[in-house]
Amino acid sequence: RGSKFSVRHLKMALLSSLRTPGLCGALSHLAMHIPLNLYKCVAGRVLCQLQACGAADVNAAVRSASAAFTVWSKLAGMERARVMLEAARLIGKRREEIAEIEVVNNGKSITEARLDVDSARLCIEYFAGQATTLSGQHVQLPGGSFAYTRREPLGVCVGIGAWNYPFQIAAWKSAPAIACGNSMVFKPSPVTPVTAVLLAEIYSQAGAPEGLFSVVQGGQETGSLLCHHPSVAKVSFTGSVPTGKKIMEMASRGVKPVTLELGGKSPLIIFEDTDLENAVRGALMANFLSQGQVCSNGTRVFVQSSILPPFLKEVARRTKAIQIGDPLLDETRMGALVSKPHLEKVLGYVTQAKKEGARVLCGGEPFIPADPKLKDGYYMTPCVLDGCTDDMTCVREEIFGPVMSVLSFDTEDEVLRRANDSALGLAAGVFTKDVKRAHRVIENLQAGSCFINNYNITPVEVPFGGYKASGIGRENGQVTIEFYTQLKTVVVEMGDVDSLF
Ligand SMILES: NC(=O)C1=CN([C@@H]2O[C@H](COP(=O)(O)OP(=O)(O)OC[C@H]3O[C@@H](n4cnc5c(N)ncnc54)[C@H](O)[C@@H]3O)[C@@H](O)[C@H]2O)C=CC1
Ligand SMILES: C[N+](C)(C)CCCC(=O)O
Repeated sequence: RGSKFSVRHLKMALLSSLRTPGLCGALSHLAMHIPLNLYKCVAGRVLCQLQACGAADVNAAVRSASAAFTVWSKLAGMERARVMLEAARLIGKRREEIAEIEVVNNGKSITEARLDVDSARLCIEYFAGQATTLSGQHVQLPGGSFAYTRREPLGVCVGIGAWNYPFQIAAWKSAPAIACGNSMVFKPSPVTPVTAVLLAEIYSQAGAPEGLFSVVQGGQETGSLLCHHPSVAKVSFTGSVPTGKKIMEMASRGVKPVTLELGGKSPLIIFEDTDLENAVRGALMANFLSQGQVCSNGTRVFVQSSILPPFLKEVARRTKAIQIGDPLLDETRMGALVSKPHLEKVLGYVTQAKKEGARVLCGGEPFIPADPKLKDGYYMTPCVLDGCTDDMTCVREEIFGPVMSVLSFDTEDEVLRRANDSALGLAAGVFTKDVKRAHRVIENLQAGSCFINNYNITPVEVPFGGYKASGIGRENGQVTIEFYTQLKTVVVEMGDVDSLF
């Protein structure tokens, strides 16, 4: 009673995973005997076990993707766009179903899951448009000769996803890949194996050739088989920095390009001239989406000392009001963290912060929802840490949970130096009413994805990605075409060969 979470949702997720046969092309025979695993972060139980794909499965998937590539890469952009727009339409039609399964998959609130599904749809629509505009260049040379360039796809691309945005990541990787004429084998995180399979089903129903987008399940062994596979042309990865380094190393052996979307410890700078209400809202958006499990989160919140007391008061008031619990209820704003070990890791960071002298303004405790069905889920109260200093562990390391560290500063020069004092550089934000200061500060911040007077807004029309150790390449926006294509230059002689020999 009072809860929408039920066995029906668990069954639904399972059913969808068992629908796998027939939608992964060459993998359908494997899927018959792969019972998918669902760790239940929502309710704290395991539904069934996942069997990882081994070398034979990975080879079958890559073979199938190669076959799809030979057909797909020869289509006109308009023809590829038609399939992609149909896939986008199907996603829109199944929005609620996909969102509910994502909730069971990941633990985030239904409200956020719906937005993730929308972002996936928009991304596929956007790159369908890009597919129709791909073109080369024509260059006139002396004597009537000329040259032209062809923008060609790479081949079979591999996508390896993290667990924080399972469906959205699968779309952000596959949409530009297939728009450019590539095929993709995608491996979701073993913690969230389900919704990528729904995307495969949707592409297939939209008319994509068999094997164009297939899903293999498994963890690091399966991932490394994909990275080393000689028929794979590119690897696009989202996840942690240490794993990103390994991916790059593996890809380097085959001289394969990589796109890496890695971690962050991003700064959010709030100046005294800001609209305080907006700054507080921005700070919450920067820290508590997806239970704080977001790579771009602005977890180092620098507040100008003159407005620190009212900022802290308001941020604590709003944080305490965040509704935690059954993620399938519309009013819930914070669901479960992704797994028990991860919850323990995040709570461990709070304990460590207290030891190092930070003050817990609110939260940072395990949370047990009122609904008895959810009592073993992995919930915690969102936490604000005050009195943080630059050398504390909570300020140096990516916590990847609902923990905001507040630091105070006095001058612009000082805060810029401190904000940039990180090996990471994914995102950054500034809140101020001073237009000149806003642009000056952003120009001097070492980060790839920046925000002025908002945070964590990622329209698919603009590139997203990091500086420094936060990654290589970009996702979304026009520039991503360059990361999924290669240029062929063709020189055409219209006269005689002027041979030196
Ligand atoms: N910045 C971000 O976007 C993310 C950061 N993280 C951080 O990383 C921590 C660890 O989480 P994980 O899920 O283990 O992240 P991870 O980075 O190890 O895993 C991401 C993906 O890479 C795959 N993978 C792992 N090792 C691989 C290998 N050697 N070769 C090929 N593929 C491999 C995984 O199966 C998963 O699909 C989290 O606690 C969190 O702090 C996790 C996910 C996303
Ligand atoms: C959509 N947004 C900004 C909340 C997150 C996107 C990046 C990620 O996959 O963590």
